[in-house]
Amino acid sequence: MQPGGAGEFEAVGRGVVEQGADRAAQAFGGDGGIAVGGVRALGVVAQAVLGGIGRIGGGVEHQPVLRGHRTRFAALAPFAALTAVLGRHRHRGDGQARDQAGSEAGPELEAGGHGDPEKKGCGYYRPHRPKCKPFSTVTSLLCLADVLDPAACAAARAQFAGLPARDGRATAGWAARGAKQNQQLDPAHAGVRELRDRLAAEVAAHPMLRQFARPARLGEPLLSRYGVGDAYGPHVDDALMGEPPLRTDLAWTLFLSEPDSYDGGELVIESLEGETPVKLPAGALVVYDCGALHRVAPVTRGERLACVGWIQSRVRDSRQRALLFTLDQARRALHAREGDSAEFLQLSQVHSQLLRMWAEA
Ligand SMILES: O=C(O)CCC(=O)C(=O)O
Ligand SMILES: [Fe+2]
Repeated sequence: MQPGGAGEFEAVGRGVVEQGADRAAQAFGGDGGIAVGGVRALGVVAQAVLGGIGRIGGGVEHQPVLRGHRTRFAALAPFAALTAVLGRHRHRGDGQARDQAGSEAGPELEAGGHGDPEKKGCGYYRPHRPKCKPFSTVTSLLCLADVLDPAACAAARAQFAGLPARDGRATAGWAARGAKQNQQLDPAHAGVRELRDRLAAEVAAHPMLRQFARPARLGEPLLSRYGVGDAYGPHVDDALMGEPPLRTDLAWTLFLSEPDSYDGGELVIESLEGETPVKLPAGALVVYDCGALHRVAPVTRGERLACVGWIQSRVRDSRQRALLFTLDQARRALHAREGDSAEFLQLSQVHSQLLRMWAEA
């Protein structure tokens, strides 16, 4: 992300936004609004337009490749207005409150999610796609705000510092090797395996990740460190990893470093719509289609610690997965509003039949 770049998110859900986003805001250090890598991300009240309260912070922006320049999307006034009314957003880093969307670097966030409000991890957010219908949730990229809480992140970082690392090229496929420059913790060390498995268990248990990714198997994640000058150039991940081979349908990155502690280091994901640089608060995770070309931008200050992993999904096709997710979100929203209505039962029937058609057991 470059200073002044703008990203925007749209609201996609209701139901448990309050829960998910409140947790998210806690994870982000309070009131949600933060400055991330030079891009200011407002705390947002997704329920503003949907009838509830929620807010979430993060740093993702969207940059269409085809146009060859960064596109700044028009801000959504209702979000800004509500944010201002509630006086909730603030920006870590510069301490400057922004109460007006549409100002020079005022990206909007979306928050959403449905599920059991008693459970952790029901909120998510993703970049706004200007050409999509409002509130469409058909997406191949999802950000989860509250995978690790701040104390667990701090503990992971402290543990990280004392563990042995080695050249990251050792775990890259032959083609990606030339593009990769980072350090990875050595899984031969028991402490590394313990940390890795603990983080993997948190990711695997996250309810929204399960709804979105429908994991059949998770691979062993890598713990990576990018110091100044480190980067991972454009690459595709191996389609099959390990033995027995894991089919890498989805990839995820769990951010462990706070975004204001380093410059650069965005995970930049390409899709048909363009490039999406992702730099999230510590404890937040992005999960994306593994078929996407992606890279990690050079770190120019500080240190970026992350845990990255891969998922074999029960639903191999990302479009089918995205449709199932959208349908599932819609029926949960309907159920939250109306209970067991006839329409809820119809949607549930379609959802379960599609799952039967598309899922591998
Ligand atoms: O660190 C990241 O966010 C992603 C790294 C990556 O693309 C990889 O390890 O294959
Ligand atoms: Fe990768």
